Amino acid sequence: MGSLQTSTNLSNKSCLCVSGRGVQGLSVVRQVGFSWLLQGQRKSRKIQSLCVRSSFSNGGGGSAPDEKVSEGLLLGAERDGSGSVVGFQLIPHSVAGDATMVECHDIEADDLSEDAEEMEKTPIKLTFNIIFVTAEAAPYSKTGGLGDVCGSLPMALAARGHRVMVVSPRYLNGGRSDEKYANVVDLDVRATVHCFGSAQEVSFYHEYRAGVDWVFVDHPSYHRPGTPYGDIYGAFGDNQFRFTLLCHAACEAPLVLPLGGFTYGEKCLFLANDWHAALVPLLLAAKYRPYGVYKDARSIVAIHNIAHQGVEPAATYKNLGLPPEWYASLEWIFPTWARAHALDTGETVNVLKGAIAIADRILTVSQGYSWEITTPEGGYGLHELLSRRKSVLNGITNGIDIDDWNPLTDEHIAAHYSINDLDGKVECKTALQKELGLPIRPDCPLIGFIGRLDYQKGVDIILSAIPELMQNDVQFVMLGSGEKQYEGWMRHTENLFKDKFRAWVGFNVPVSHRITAGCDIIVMPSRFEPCGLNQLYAMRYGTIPVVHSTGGLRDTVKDFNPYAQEGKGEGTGWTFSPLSSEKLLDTLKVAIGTYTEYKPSWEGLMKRGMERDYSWENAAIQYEQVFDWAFIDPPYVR
Ligand SMILES: Nc1ncnc2c1ncn2[C@@H]1O[C@H](COP(=O)(O)OP(=O)(O)O[C@H]2O[C@H](CO)[C@@H](O)[C@H](O)[C@H]2O)[C@@H](O)[C@H]1O
Repeated sequence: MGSLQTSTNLSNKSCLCVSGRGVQGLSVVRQVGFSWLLQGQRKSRKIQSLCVRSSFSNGGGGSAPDEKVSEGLLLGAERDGSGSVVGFQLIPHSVAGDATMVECHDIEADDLSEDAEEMEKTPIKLTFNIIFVTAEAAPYSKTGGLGDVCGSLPMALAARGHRVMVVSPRYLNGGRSDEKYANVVDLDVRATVHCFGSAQEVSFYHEYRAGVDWVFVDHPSYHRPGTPYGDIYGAFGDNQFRFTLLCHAACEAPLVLPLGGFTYGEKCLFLANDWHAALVPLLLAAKYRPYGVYKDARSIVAIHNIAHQGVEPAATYKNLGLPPEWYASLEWIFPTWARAHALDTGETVNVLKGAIAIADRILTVSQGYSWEITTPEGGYGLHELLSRRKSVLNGITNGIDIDDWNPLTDEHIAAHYSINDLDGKVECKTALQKELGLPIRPDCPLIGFIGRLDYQKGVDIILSAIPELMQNDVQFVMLGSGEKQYEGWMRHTENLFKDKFRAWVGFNVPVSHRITAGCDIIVMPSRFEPCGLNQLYAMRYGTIPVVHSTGGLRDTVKDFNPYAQEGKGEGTGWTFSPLSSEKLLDTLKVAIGTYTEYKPSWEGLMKRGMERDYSWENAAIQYEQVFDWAFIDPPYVR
């Protein structure tokens, strides 16, 4: 697996070599992006004269040393109503011969060498048309970390000059959450999707916010009570249908939606998040490219959680809208031991597997997890396939929305504070104790947990540790929803330890902010954690994470060492391994001891966590590197 370089200059140099003869190896240039690139540095006459050498003509973005400049692509100038150049568009060679479409001026040799020198010195950045496809995007829809990431990473990329569209369903459940779509408008564009033996009409809604085109696919199957995935009776039985629709619609969106007057067009990069969007790379390769559409697009599958793969009976393959000959890409046969009964042949289709096999690149949300999924323990059956595609697999640690999660401005918390003035944190703690009906005791260590109540999050480990933990002078608050057995256990435990334990069963974002701010310790005994966001939120709020040493938790929490840095200490929390309630208890006891007896050390822990950079900026730069790589190579499946 290649390691990521975070230097944009370096990455640009490696993928884009500019000379007086043109731009070599250029894969795709977004209109506005290229004008930004040249902004203020080049005379318009010279801009219009740029010739681009590219191997688009032979179907890919790889450099072709022998190609002559005259055979390459041209940048056609686009003008606004007043005639000013607003951007440039690559004109394929076939069209470039048409003199009416291309402005190509004579350039003197001196001008060129002057230009070449100038451009060699100038950091050059490619910008892309990026289409996020996701089942959830905060604030419109969120059941977990996927919503957070797809709600904030697009804005970070847009701020860096990319044109970004996020495509997700327009969920309406008749409740207050419908208000989140209050500002979206019907684009009055319809598309017909052929799948599940029928022709389904979807429509598109849109909001332009924070530089991003938020596009919502509308269909009656997205309008029902519950969460995006299910209701009180469990997961919806037609989720395969609902997300198949989403993927088809997302592939149409760049072609048919005139956003801001222009469609995104075919030369775009699809970022398909998790299994719900995993059909996208397959549709590009199987449905569009054979007809010459999306020849120059690329796809990346982003894995936020490999435990969910979109596996359904093999008989459903015909419903997906893929040609029959593509069946093998999705085919997935369960081992004998995992079959339900004697007549079960174990034959299924697995859309995430298909995407991993077909996408141009694969991303996970931390480097640790990108390794873990190539192991039998972490790959959930896909480790061999992922190992085979290791050369295009990378991990990029998630950032967080630092405006939404900012203890200095957070609208949900009782008092504001910062690294320079921590007083407000104690107020947040006492306010939380009051809100939850716990004894108001600023000195008592307050431990929190926020998350889905399921196997991944290690709720059973907490459950086993609680009786002994409650023997100590601590308070514990849990916010979560999920498996009924754990919800019941939380309520029962609250009854047993009325002065020490509080259960908040449900999903409540403001409460999650108040717990993050009010607690001293956040505990995350996750079995696996692709990245994990709560430990990042916690550290930003001066709340110390105690986490199982796995995936993104291991990557982001640095163990406390009081003796390092000439006694000043280092580290931002505690990691523990192996995963057991005993080990969790031992580690919590060390943390509690540090909290009660070593106040300066505790403050050091808090401040080191708070001063770290959690913004999306770093991650966005690394995403750009991966986008560059995606376009350097020809499409994996042509
Ligand atoms: N009851 C509740 N009330 C309010 N808010 C709640 C809540 N339960 C959870 N949340 C919130 O949902 C988010 C959960 O994010 P995580 O990253 O911890 O986990 P998740 O497993 O959903 O995400 C997957 O995708 C993300 C994003 O890539 C990875 O970080 C992660 O490891 C992977 O499992 C956090 O913002 C958390 O505060």
